[in-house]
Amino acid sequence: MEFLACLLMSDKTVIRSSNLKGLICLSIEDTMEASLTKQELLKKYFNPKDYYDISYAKGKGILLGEWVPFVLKNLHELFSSGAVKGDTLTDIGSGSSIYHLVSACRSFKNITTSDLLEQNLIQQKKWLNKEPDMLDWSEIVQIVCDLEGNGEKVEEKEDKLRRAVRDVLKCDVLKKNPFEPLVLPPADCVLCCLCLESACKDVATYCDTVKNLKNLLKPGGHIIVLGTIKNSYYSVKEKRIPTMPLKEEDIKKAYTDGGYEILRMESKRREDLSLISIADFQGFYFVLARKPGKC
Ligand SMILES: C[S@@+](CC[C@H](N)C(=O)[O-])C[C@H]1O[C@@H](n2cnc3c(N)ncnc32)[C@H](O)[C@@H]1O
Repeated sequence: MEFLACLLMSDKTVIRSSNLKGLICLSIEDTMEASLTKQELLKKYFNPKDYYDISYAKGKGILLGEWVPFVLKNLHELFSSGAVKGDTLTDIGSGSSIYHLVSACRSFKNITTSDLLEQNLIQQKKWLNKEPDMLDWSEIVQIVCDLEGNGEKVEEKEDKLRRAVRDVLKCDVLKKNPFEPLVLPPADCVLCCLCLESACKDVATYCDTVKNLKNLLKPGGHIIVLGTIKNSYYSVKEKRIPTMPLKEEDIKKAYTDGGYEILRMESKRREDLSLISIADFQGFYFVLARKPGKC
């Protein structure tokens, strides 16, 4: 007969068995880990430098092969077309990254970056202040300079972006007012890259969050969201951070039901599955949508 045995063998080890044939050993630490919320896990394990090393570091970041070109191409085409422009852009869940803002600083002179984690805000500020231990984004900035093709140098481009970023703020995208206690003036554009699947626990939360982000936009303002499809984890060093596996069919519904007009949607299947143990996404998506009303 099946029964659950849970024996405390020492102050360090718990042995659990769902039947007597197989025993699973869990340390007290493992058991405590399992009870951490997603935000507690992020706070504990999201080291900005480790995330950068595994994802974007020169010559080895796993996102350099397909994700980065997908993001840079879509954002370059969008911003250089002049279809999305204005004064203010709010970037949600920036992490310690700036690669996704390089094209945007042509169209927006007033950019706010934000994140849940203090350690990411600190790392963002290091890059903005050109501190010696800042992260090196020059290889990716060079790609944007090449796409724009106007001879601008990497250093000039980086300085232009530094001048455009006016604020680096703490935010929790899951809150009704993500910037509480601050109330930000509505922006012309909200950008969100690889954050919503990390923040939201399920599709319903994703839909509610997308809808709520309308409050950060002016009427007629644009939201641009780029993320991963069917991604259940990504790794920061040896730790797996859980994410919400979003299906392609959920995306359109989220923005339509959220009260936006979808202007463009793109998706792309992941081709290189060799590093699936680091992050198991199956593809990427890009959504451009507009909040109804006149600017
Ligand atoms: C996979 S990283 C992406 C970082 C960056 N946007 C990029 O494209 O490299 C996910 C980011 O979402 C942030 N995040 C997770 N939950 C959040 C929340 N509730 N509110 C705001 N940011 C959150 C994390 O701190 C982390 O920086």
